[in-house]
Formats: sequence, structure tokens, C-alpha cells
Amino acid sequence: MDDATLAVRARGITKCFGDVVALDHVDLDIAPGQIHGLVGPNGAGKTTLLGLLLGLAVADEGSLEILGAPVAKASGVAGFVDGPGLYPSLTARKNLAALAKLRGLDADIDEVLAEVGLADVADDRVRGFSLGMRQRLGLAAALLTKPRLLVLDEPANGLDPAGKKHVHGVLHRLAAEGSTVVVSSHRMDDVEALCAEVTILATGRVVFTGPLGKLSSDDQELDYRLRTSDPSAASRLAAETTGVVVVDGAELLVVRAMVPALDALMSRLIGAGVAVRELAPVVSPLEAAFLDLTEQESGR
Ligand SMILES: Nc1ncnc2c1ncn2[C@@H]1O[C@H](COP(=O)(O)OP(=O)(O)OP(=O)(O)O)[C@@H](O)[C@H]1O
Repeated sequence: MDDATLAVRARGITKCFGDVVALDHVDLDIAPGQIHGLVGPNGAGKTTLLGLLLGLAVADEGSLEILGAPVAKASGVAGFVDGPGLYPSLTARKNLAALAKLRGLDADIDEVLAEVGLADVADDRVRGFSLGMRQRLGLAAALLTKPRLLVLDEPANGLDPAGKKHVHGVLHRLAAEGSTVVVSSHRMDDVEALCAEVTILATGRVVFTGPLGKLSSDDQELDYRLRTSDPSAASRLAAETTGVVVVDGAELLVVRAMVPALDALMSRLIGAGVAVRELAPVVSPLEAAFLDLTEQESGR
């Protein structure tokens, strides 16, 4: 992609806090209209990187361009790290009204509150809000600015499943409209549900960046959970299929195989009239890559 059209272009970004190297020559390209996930173990540098994208801190070395402009001159960026900054003594509506006034924004506050699912508590003081409600209000505050790049540190923290679904819907809509979203998360399932691309950081370095699909390959042996209408027949057929190892032959079968052998097993099951009710990797490709890559890096 033409570099000028990238939402984020980072080259050789290094950031130290005293002796601690939080980011170590980080290169990163994020295309517009993407929801990009940032994952990594505690202390990997995720919050530091998101803070640089938001212009809350400045890198010691390297270049960082946001939406084609040097980060210091970037506009259209919003979000939060370490939880949203809110006024606890004000209501949700007044928090957003204060922000809109401060920034000179002409925004429909009720619409934004409804979008994040806070319409019913619009006139409640934020002091009494749960963590999940604060997260949603922080998202509303960012949406008020109609950002072209939205940066969110652990946005799903404290959200119940319905709240998470709601927030994911908002982020998918933003991306569909052309905005770029960068989110950090410790939840691999959330990242897989939300993001097309991911960057894995370990001890301040990028150990993987790219589409989720590139994390796994057909020639990788993985353990799969297999639930069928006839566990004993499935177990027998699995044991008879070349390249498939039965790891656990209970009601819920666990088989180890590469994709071609797994395909062969599926065909045999269908041929034998055994219905497949569930087939999923025991550890998701993202989680497997995360553990593998971050362990390699911390062992260096
Ligand atoms: N303001 C600061 N002063 C000193 N050290 C800092 C500061 N901010 C971050 N660090 C250090 O930089 C490193 C990266 O921290 P960062 O918060 O970016 O990691 P993270 O990936 O967000 O971690 P977590 O998943 O725990 O939130 C850590 O070693 C941290 O202790």
C-alpha cells in the first residue's frame, strides 16, 4: 500500500523509561478501515505504543505518521489509554456536553449515548457507573469527535457479554465507514472476533504483524475438539485415518492433525453418516501463536 494512505506508519519507534526499553525499534503499518488488534504479555509495551498514537507521549527514536501526517500534526485521532478520563461528579450527558464545548464540537450527544447503549443512564452521575459503563462512556467521548483513527486500550474491560457485543458492533460499523480502530486486549477470543489484523508485541518488539489468517498454516499440527452424533464411531474412524491421532477419546473427542488429514476425517465421518456438531481448535491459532512467539522472545 502507498505509505501516504496508511492510517499508521511507524518506523524504528523506540521509547525508554529510564533503563526500561518499553518499545524497541517498532515498525508498524496499519491500513485504513481496519480493526487492528494489539496483543502481548503484561509489560510488552502495548499501552506505551497506544499512548504514542494518541500523542500523549513522544518516541525517543523513530518516525510515526498518523493518517499521512507526523504524529505531532495529526488530527482526527481519539481514544484512551489506562481508562477514559471522565468527571465523576457529572452525569454521562454532562460529561459529553463538557467535552463537546471544550473541543467546539457540534455533536448529537443523545445519539452517541444511544449508540454505546447508555441512553437509559444518560442523567446518572458517572461516580456510580460500573467499569463497563465507564468504558462505554469513554468510547462515546471518542465517538463524539468522529475520529478517523480510534485508539482504545483494553476497551472490553469490565464489559458483560451483551456490552461487549454492543461495543464490537460500534467498532465494526466505524471500520465499515472507513475509520481505523486500534485496540489492545488480553482476550484472544475478543481479538479474533473483532480484528482482521493483529500485532503481537513481546518485550517491546514486534514479533508478528499481519492478517490473523497468516498465524496458522495447513501444515501445522493442531489439537481440535470434535463433537459428533456418534462419539465411539467417530473415535474409531479418527484412529483409522492416516495423519490423525486421537488425543482424548471421550464423549468430546480431541484429535491432533494437520488440515489435510482433518479434511479426510470429515469426509469419512460424513460418509459413515456421523453428524459433526462441533469442530474447533482447542487453542485458537492466535493463542497458539501468541504463546509460541512471546515465549520465544522472552527466552532470548
Ligand atoms: N510512565 C512510566 N514510567 C516508567 N516505566 C514505564 C512507564 N510506562 C510504562 N513503563 C514500563 O514500560 C514497559 C511497557 O509498559 P506498558 O504499560 O506499555 O505495557 P503493556 O503491554 O501495556 O502492559 P499491560 O498488559 O500490563 O498493560 C513496562 O516495563 C512498564 O513498566
